[in-house]
Amino acid sequence: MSAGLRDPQVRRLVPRLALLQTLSALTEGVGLVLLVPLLGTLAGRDTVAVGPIAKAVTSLGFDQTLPALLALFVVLVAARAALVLARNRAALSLELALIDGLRQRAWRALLGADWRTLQGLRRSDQASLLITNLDRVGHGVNQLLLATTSVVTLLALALAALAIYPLFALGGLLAGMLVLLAYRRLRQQATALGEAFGAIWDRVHGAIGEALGALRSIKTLGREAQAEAMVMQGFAELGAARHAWHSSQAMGQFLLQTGGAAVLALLVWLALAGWHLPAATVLPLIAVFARALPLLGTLQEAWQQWRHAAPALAAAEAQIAAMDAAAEPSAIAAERIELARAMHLSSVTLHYAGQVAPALAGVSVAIPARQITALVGPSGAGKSSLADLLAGLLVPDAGTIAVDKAVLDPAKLRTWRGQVAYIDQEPLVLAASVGDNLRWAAPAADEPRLWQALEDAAAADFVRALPQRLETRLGDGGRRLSGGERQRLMLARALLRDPQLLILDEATSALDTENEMAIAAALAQLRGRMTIVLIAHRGALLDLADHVIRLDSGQVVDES
Ligand SMILES: Nc1ncnc2c1ncn2[C@@H]1O[C@H](COP(=O)(O)OP(=O)(O)OP(=O)(O)O)[C@@H](O)[C@H]1O
Repeated sequence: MSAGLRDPQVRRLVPRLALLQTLSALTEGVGLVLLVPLLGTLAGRDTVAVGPIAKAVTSLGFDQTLPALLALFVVLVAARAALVLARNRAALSLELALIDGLRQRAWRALLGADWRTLQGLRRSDQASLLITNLDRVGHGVNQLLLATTSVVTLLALALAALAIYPLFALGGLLAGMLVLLAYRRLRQQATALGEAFGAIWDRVHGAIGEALGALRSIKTLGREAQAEAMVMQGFAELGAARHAWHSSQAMGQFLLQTGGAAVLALLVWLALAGWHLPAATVLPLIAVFARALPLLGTLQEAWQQWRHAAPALAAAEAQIAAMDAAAEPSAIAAERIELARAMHLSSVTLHYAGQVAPALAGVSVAIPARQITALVGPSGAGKSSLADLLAGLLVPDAGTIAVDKAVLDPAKLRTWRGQVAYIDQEPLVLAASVGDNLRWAAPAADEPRLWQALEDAAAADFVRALPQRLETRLGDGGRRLSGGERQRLMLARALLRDPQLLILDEATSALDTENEMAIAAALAQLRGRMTIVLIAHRGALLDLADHVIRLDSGQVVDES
């Protein structure tokens, strides 16, 4: 959050908010002090006990007549209302600027992290961070800003009470401080509840993400009731945590109201029976106290709320720091890396954290340029890991990968990735038009280029048959298209990048023979234009390969 304070917008908003808070608090204090001569005038008696206030009012050019005092009172209330409105707007802008800054930092850190780290992440944890956690922080920040307002207003009220009758004011201040101290346990409880709340939200996001990702399996396995129970269990825990939290807040308010009433009764009794103050002095003091009490309640509640939200901020900062620590080095001058002869892997070892055996162990192999190479082998053999290394997504733990003679060190990865296109089983299809989906890879591409890519990917025919051709919107996840059409569209998008290396990781494994044949025919046309690496188990795609590398248990067991 401290990083957010360096944001220019935040820096502009903080002093403005501080000024508005101070002014609105002062108008409140002055308004209450004004009650003294007002009540004195109403009672039709001289306000001897509050001579200085009466003098101050008169010196401002106001008669102590009832209409003049009432008019002044209304003007002050109106001024205060206008200031409060401006202050609320400034507070909201500041909250949004801080939270947007944090959200942007979190998102950037996530996108900038290396692939190995991103692979190990639970998507739901990130969704939880970017949505729920940061919303909770926003709520906490809002409460904190409100609390600073309450502090300033309480100070103004304290000054007003001191001006009216110091002893009464000191008694009230002492009681207020004791109340805030007495609430320490509730605030500690708020932190613990906030931590529990975060953990439950993570579980709820996890359960929902899992269920949404597996709707087909849930339906076909007939596990609707279990899926419902899984998600509802999370919401039940959330409900219980909310209940505990609101009870704790309500208890705080109950204690404050009760304690406040007792202190007020004591002070009024002292004022009337002990210090023999006139009603015209005691009534404004009661008004000050009555105004201060809910503010003290707001302050206590805001403090509690902030303690409840603080674990969400700590979790967000920890996640951002972890992502920052895993940041990829920024690309060196983006010089094109030429793949004219071959990619060479020399004694490459890749070991995922938490796994006993390495995914790849001492792999040395060459991928000839402008040919089609197939990676085959049983499940878990290391094919996708090898493809990720070729794509510049991963760096090996040992050994080297070279494009012709250029060794791919971490600083070259981004540049190399810019020359690679990768299609897997579940590529990203945007809920946008066909044209927008294609332009995502090449924003500057004109229409003839889009159609050429569609032709090369055997996708032009079905796009022509769509009601609005390139302008046809695809709906969420490309639902409007069949699996085969989607993959051909993805191939067209990949080709728009004019890649030196095209990787297809089981891109056709979910397709029927006809669709697979269409993609195979398109790839056959691309032979010689770019280097193609396929992971395929069978069928038309495998038949295309000029060169087959067989992997097993992380090692190359055959090449042909
Ligand atoms: N992100 C990861 N974290 C930990 N282990 C991983 C990760 N990705 C892969 N592995 C492990 O590395 C090994 C090789 O996996 P890889 O996905 O490369 O194999 P594959 O040949 O592509 O398998 P499949 O054909 O089933 O996709 C496996 O034992 C797998 O469990």
